[in-house]
Amino acid sequence: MEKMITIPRYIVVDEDRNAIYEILSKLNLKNPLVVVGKSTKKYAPDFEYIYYSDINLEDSDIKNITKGYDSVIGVGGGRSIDIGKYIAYQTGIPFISMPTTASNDGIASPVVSLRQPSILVDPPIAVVVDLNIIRKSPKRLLSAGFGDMVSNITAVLDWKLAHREIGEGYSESSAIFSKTIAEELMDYVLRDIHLSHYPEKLVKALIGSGITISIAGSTRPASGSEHLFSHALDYLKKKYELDVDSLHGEQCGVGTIISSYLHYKEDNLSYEDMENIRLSLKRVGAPTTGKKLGFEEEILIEALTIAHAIRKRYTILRKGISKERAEEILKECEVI
Ligand SMILES: NC(=O)C1=CN([C@@H]2O[C@H](COP(=O)(O)OP(=O)(O)OC[C@H]3O[C@@H](n4cnc5c(N)ncnc54)[C@H](OP(=O)(O)O)[C@@H]3O)[C@@H](O)[C@H]2O)C=CC1
Ligand SMILES: O=C(CO)COP(=O)(O)O
Ligand SMILES: [Zn+2]
Repeated sequence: MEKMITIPRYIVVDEDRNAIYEILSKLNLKNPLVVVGKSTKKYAPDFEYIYYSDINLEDSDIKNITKGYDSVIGVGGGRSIDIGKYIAYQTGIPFISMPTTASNDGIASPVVSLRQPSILVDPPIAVVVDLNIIRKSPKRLLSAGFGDMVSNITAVLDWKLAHREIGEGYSESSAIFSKTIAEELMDYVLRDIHLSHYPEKLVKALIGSGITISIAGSTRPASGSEHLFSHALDYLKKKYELDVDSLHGEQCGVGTIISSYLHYKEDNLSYEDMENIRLSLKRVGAPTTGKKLGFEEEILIEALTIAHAIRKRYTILRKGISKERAEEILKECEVI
């Protein structure tokens, strides 16, 4: 079927540590394998588990890992969920997402983003969020999650631009959904000085972002030029073996400052909206400069010059930016 949209069947965002057991019984799943990291093992439900660091993704018989299990539960940040989602997909069994923080929109998405380009798989059959765990998770992770959420604003602008300039397919419903949840969260961050409901609003927005990807059948509503910049940084981290531990959402946040400046210069975004993006990132404590992200200027300049070529995706970067122009842009939007 061409346009079948698959989204999670159950989504629980609550303060109930036992929700996972109820969901498993509703789905008649009895023997899950839990994929977890070393810091998040303490949050795992009481089933057999494997550390994602012990999984060799290149392993041709990855199916052996899940032999005898009827499902996979990913417990943790983006990597646990990505790897759990991936091995469940490889073996054709259901995946349940149990995020322990809200650091990116892989929580409910049909995407595995372990390398570029990311691949579309099945979304989790269920998403089970214990808000008590999210609220206690490291602030830095919750700031990164905002970066991956606000990135939807420039992602949708890039998608519209691609539709206008090269006739790329465009889903109005998922674009409006994506833009609206990102702007709603940004407005909340700018409005509520105490950010008392931030973790809950963030995790719900990130779940929504994953659903917009399912509706579009692509990461277009959540990934544009700002993600290309983040993926370029990931590429350069590997190429130069840089010792920088920046998170995906943090990189996307700085990427969004750059992309929103480029869209402002082409009248696709107001000056006020561009400044609200920077201000809201600052309010949640996310990095807003390359230095705070941990990169030297020349790496940031190189990332912006190669970003357009990271994958086949038309954005406001178009066919690429020269080194000189990249340096000018990064200075003009105060990233360097
Ligand atoms: N599928 C998709 O759509 C997307 C997927 N991704 C994936 O996400 C990854 C990045 O995810 P991200 O979360 O930023 O980074 P990580 O998954 O590397 O998580 C960062 C660290 O936070 C720890 N952590 C998570 N929750 C808690 C908690 N409650 N308390 C204490 N520590 C905690 C993790 O622990 P531990 O060591 O136990 O894991 C890990 O050490 C990317 O590498 C990519 O694989 C990114 C974007 C989109
Ligand atoms: O990070 C993502 C969405 O937030 C996945 O997007 P990509 O398609 O750019 O990997
Ligand atoms: Zn992302």
